[in-house]
Amino acid sequence: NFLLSSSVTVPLSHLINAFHSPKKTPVSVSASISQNQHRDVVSEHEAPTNEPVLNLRDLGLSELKVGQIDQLVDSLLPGFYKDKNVSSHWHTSHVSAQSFFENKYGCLDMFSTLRSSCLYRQHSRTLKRICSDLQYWPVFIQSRGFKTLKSRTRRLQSTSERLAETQHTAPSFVKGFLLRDRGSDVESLDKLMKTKNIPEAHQDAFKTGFAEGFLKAQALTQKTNDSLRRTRLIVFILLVVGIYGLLKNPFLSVRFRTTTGLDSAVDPVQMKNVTFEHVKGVEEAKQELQEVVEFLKNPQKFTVLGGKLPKGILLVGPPGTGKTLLARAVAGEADVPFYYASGSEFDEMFVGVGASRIRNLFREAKANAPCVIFIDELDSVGGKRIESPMHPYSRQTINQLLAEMDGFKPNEGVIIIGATNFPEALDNALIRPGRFDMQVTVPRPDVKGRTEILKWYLNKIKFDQSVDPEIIARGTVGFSGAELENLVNQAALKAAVDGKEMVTMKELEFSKDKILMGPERRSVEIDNKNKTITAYHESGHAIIAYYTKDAMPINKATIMPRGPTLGHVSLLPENDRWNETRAQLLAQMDVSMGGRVAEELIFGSDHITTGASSDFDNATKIAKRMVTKFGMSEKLGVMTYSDTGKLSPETQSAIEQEIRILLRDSYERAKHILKTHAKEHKNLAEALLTYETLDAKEIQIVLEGKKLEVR
Ligand SMILES: Nc1ncnc2c1ncn2[C@@H]1O[C@H](COP(=O)(O)OP(=O)(O)OP(=O)(O)O)[C@@H](O)[C@H]1O
Ligand SMILES: [Zn+2]
Repeated sequence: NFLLSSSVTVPLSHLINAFHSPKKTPVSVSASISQNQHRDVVSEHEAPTNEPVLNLRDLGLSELKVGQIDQLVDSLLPGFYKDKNVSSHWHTSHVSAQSFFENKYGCLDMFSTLRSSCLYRQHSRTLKRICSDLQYWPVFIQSRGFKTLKSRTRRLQSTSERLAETQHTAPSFVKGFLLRDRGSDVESLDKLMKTKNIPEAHQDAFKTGFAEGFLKAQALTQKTNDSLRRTRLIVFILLVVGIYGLLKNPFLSVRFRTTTGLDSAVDPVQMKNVTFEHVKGVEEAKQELQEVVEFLKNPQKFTVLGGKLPKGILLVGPPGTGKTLLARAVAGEADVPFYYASGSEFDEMFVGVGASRIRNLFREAKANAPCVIFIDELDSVGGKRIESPMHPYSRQTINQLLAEMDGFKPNEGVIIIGATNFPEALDNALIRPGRFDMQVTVPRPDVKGRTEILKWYLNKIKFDQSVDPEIIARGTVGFSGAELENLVNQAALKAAVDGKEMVTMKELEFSKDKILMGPERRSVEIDNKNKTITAYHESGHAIIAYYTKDAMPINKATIMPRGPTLGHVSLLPENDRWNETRAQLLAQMDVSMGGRVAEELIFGSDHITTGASSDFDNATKIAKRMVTKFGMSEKLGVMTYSDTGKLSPETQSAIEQEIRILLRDSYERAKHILKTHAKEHKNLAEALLTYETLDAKEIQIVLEGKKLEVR
């Protein structure tokens, strides 16, 4: 018997006859359809063991197709489905138009019902065999496929529905496109099967396979599209956040906007907290700028009087002397917006960006007048216009600047302050009247200015009362404000590293030497012999300085190697020497000779070292300036020689002769002093070997023959 549904069994012979009957006439069978035959369910594993082993082939059913089951059931049991309205899977599935969807996957249910029926228990092995045979039935493939196809069907249907729907709603050109598109697919599949002459029996499987492949590809594309969409969304969000951050961050936003030209006008910075009080040691410059502050505070006052203030003020001075600080102080004193721009920002590689930035900057400044526009490194914008075919556009930026400066009246309340370290590099058009026609020099501070700047920065840190800023100031000739600020800062760091409570002279001296000569090379192990030579060499310099009337006073002597030097003697000018006398120049030469002379006297001429090379450079430079610049040679008179290379050989040799005489005399003078003070020389050298570094006071104590107290 062959079970058709939970309560219908059909003899197998009828099934086989029906399958093999030449015409599909319905064969009435007395199927034992018992209404109330209850299904006694036994657990599957108790199946009897003596059932015959049958398979489809034996039953002559191997050719049975899933698609034929319907007809078979109809022919075996006409009306089976109709009046029994058996809720069979055969009726419920709504197949799509595709042929392989015609089959319903009822076999799956059929088999599960089969397994739970009494018949299964009697012939479970047989039926299992049939089931396993049937496993390969296309219906199983389809059912497996169907199950997944079901979801796929749904998707396909949804796609096909969507397609169908768009075909109704889409405009004709889309419709044509879609149809044209589908036509080619459908045609290609059928055509493919024809060209491949796929046998009828496998066409369903082929189509399933094709569908699977298509759906997999579609799913993949879907997945890729989804992840692509997600990535794009994330990148977009990051971009928005990034730009927002850039525009929000004051420093970055200014840089970002000025460099990208997005909005070249930089945000004005209120300089309330910077006044002239913050700028030390440049009194003259401050006075000259005072009237600019008055104008900015009250431009009308000047217009009434008819006075014309300069539009552009040029601050000229070496780096770090306070030009930027002064400009900020002007804006701070007048309490007006301060626009900062650096000349280098205007010159971008993109043509025209510089000019547009200048336009935007001036437009914004005029809108916020009275205000200060500060252009740092003006020479990098207004550098001499390069009239070369290589730089056809370099003039654009500077021409724009000139045009803008001409574009507004002097009393509009906008003051442009430019700063440069190289005024000679500026284009003349920039510094003619009506442009940067007021020039303020901001020089390096003198010893008084240096003392003020040191006091200003020392007040910002904790320092010992023994600290004398003037001493430091005298030992820092030529230091700029920035270098002095750095010196104080380094001293504070050194004190912190040494675990000190406050900064003492020692730290200040240490950081001064570090700035002057480079960091101490403590790690360098100098053997005793070399240390002794260095000690006598440096004390040779010190002795000459001490016993030569016009020499600068000694500040300190050390045999601690710093930078390239093994030792050093630093001298303190009483104050900045605006002019030096012949005697002072000769004294400086003698001090420089002291090192080599000491080596020769103490160790003999065979043991002199190379350590004196920088001393001789120094002495030669002084001698050369005396002969070629300062007219201090009797023989050559007051003629100056700027470029000795272009002179006649006679003149050159005469100059060299004079220089040689000066150096020789200086050497002899130094030798004389050291011979005279040999004892002091020896004491000082031994004290240096003991203490390594001696300051002015300690040197004096030793040279006076007193005992140094132990440190
Ligand atoms: N005269 C001064 N008084 C007080 N501080 C100073 C002085 N000069 C320089 N400084 C300090 O040095 C720092 C740098 O100075 P600033 O930038 O104004 O010099 P600058 O002349 O503009 O340098 P550059 O020409 O390189 O731009 C300032 O922030 C300030 O702390
Ligand atoms: Zn020396």
